Amino acid sequence: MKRAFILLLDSFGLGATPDAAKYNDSGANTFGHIAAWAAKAGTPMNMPTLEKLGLAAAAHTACGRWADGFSQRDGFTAAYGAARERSTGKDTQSGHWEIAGVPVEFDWGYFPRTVPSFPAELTARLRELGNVPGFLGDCHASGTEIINKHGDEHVATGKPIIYTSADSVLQIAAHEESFGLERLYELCEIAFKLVEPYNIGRVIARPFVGANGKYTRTTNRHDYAVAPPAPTLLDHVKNGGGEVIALGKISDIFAAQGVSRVVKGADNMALFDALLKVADEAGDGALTFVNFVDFDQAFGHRRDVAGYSNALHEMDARLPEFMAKLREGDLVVVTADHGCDPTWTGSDHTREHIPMIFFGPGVQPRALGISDTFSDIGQTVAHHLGVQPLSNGTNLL
Ligand SMILES: O=P(O)(O)O[C@H]1O[C@H](CO)[C@@H](O)[C@H]1O
Ligand SMILES: [Mn+2]
Ligand SMILES: [Mn+2]
Repeated sequence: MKRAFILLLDSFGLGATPDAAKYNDSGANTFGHIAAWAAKAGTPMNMPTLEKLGLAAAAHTACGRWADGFSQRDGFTAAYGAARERSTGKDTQSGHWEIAGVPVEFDWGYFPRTVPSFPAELTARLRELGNVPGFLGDCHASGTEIINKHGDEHVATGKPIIYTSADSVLQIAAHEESFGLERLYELCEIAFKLVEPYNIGRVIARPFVGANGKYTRTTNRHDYAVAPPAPTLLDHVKNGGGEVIALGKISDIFAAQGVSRVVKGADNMALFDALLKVADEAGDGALTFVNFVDFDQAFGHRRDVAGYSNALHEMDARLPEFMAKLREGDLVVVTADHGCDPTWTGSDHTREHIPMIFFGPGVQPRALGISDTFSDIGQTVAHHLGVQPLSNGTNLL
């Protein structure tokens, strides 16, 4: 019996890649800077499970220095290493698709850092087709800040808040009650069609609630994403007869292509509970792919170092529950899709190495070094499950 699990810690980078300067990210280090912050605060990080697997050693491989508070130098229980991205984007879709064997060789479209950021003809058309009185925002912004800045005016006028980031994305925020959730989704569907000529990867609905200058986002986020340009690991597994179980936002990221079953969870720990259940149920040939989004959405973009550190500790503390459920023939990889250094300027992702930590009953612990594409992960999983090889990547085990 063969099964595979990809546990993706969204944005958990291990240090800047050689091409990071192009992204103004030289020196960024999500893990390293969180560990340094914790040590300086007098509460060094302590993640015994991930450390034992080889996380700190993988980070050392990636950035050439040991993260503060981590002392294990040998005796690891996983095959560990790091990987650099071939795709030009440091966004979630590029990272996930490349892991699944499809690096993004074309350039995504991006909206400029001007105000307004969106082309006038695009917003005019969206206003008309969406039947709204206009828009607020129309700039690069942090999603949690912009709803508090414009929330009152949005509720008063019914004008949705539109914004973007360094990702190829158009986001629309609107009040769940005063504007209406279904109406927001409909507006996003219209926008998704309209952004096609601009080569935009995603339109994201960002519903929120609250009143009088105090607004918070709800869990009803919905992504409208373009499909991967070629078959991915998910398609290979599904076509080979294995079940592809997508937890969290995985199905959205792949536009549901190659997905057999979708399991949602409100936050990292709810997703972890779902993962434990799936680990009991998944059958021979199954691929379980989970995205733990809080690292990125709730802490990385928010530049919340303490929150990111807590989330990592929570994950580390619960990993043994998952490991206890592994069977002969199971392969697990812990990885990420890009960085989002919470000590960095701005609120965007950072161009970094990602971890590749392979473990399971049949995995020989060893150092894997640095891969020059995330696709080595997908190819290794494809090889393990015995499905058709991917067009990119090398089997590492
Ligand atoms: O600031 P928020 O709305 O969380 O936006 C973040 O979430 C989007 C999708 O991951 C990215 O474009 C990023 O900027
Ligand atoms: Mn991501
Ligand atoms: Mn993000």
